[in-house]
Amino acid sequence: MAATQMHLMQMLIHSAGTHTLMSWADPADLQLAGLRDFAYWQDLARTLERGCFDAVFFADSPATHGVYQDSVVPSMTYGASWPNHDPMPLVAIMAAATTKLGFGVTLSTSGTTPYLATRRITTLDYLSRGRVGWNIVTGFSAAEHRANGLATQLAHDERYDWADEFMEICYRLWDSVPPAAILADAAAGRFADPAQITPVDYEGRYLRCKAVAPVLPAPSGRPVLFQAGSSGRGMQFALKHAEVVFAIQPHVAGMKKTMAQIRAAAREAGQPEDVRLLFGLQPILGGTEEEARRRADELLERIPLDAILARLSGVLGTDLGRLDPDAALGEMDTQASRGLLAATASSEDGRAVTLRDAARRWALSVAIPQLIGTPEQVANRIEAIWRETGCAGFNISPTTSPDSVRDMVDQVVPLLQRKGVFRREYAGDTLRDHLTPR
Ligand SMILES: Cc1cc2nc3c(=O)[nH]c(=O)nc-3n(C[C@H](O)[C@H](O)[C@H](O)COP(=O)(O)O)c2cc1C
Repeated sequence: MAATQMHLMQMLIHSAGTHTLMSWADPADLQLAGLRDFAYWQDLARTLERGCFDAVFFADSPATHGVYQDSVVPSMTYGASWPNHDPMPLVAIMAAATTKLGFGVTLSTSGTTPYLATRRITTLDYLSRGRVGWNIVTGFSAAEHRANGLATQLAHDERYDWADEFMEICYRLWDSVPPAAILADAAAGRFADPAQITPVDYEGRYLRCKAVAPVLPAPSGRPVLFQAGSSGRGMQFALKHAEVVFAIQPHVAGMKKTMAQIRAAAREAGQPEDVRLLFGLQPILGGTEEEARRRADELLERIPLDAILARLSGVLGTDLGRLDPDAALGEMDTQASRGLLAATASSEDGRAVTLRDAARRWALSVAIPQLIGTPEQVANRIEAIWRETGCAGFNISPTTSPDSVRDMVDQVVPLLQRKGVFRREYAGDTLRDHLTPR
């Protein structure tokens, strides 16, 4: 049965900019100054809660891309995927200013251990009373491995085998302390009942863990799990672990194809076909369509090709400066992000996508499609895409911040609410209540 309302999440990055390269250089943007200001992030959180967003989603690349020109210099020169501040503390800061807004935070299974991951994420989930989710990524970036002193980066599919073991340990840790084991019995002087606690003793092909859970069970038992791998192996992993799947497709035909693929994969795995999937969208608003287009052009003109190639080369794991700008991307393979390569190289009409086309797609929005127009045009388009694709909703990518976030909340959300396709108030308190209502 088709859902009656869509879900909306807001993509943010704990960096100088948003997904829009050089956003920090725009006079409207306040995020660079906000990097040392709790109030900036707390205001953003309150704005999104006012707009009844399901959650903020913090994307994260923990290390600086150095694939383009075999150097981190272009990334650092333009602030492209650098600096890489930790999103975890922001979740605590933003949760403290809100009571309903959820948070999805990215943490790579390559840069930490399952024990430390569950400790950090569940602590936030506990503190926020069940408002935290985890976007599980496997670490496509060689820079992340080098930064953590890891000798080798596993090949693409093997990273998912590693992550399967990682998740198995996390599940055991989450399940090891049932709520009833916490007695907090002051009269008897007993905090917990060890008889109800199951210590974890796991020894796998890649990972080991011998421990009891380091944290008390959060209200929702375990955090909401998100995943965004869209290669064949990535989708398999997503279906096994994720409650909500993220995807990026640069056009509606690609979104429909992704929905068909993930439903077929779910069928094959003997799971229900109604997978909750959110696609990225980037609204660019104006009082008139012309004004919105001028704004998009203004943002794009500021972005040097070197900044785009620094980020895109990192994500595709290949120095794109060595390619002919008019070469078709379709022939490439990668050990980095296969899903994002396939999305970037796909066109609506079957025409070959060149590196030059891809650079344009990536400059403002990491290949997320733009909706450029008046609030009415954008709201109509969001509804149409939602209905046409059958997706669960959207991950909204800002351009400059906080103005584009505020404009979405104040100008587009009310129109979606009037159409009856987006909530006017939260029905529950936890992230799971918002995203997967029973
Ligand atoms: C919407 C979206 C957001 C993503 N965010 C991150 C991120 O924050 N950090 C990261 O390392 N990878 C991120 N990725 C990459 C994927 O999670 C995945 O690791 C990558 O696409 C490789 O998997 P695949 O080849 O199976 O697609 C994101 C992908 C998508 C579609």
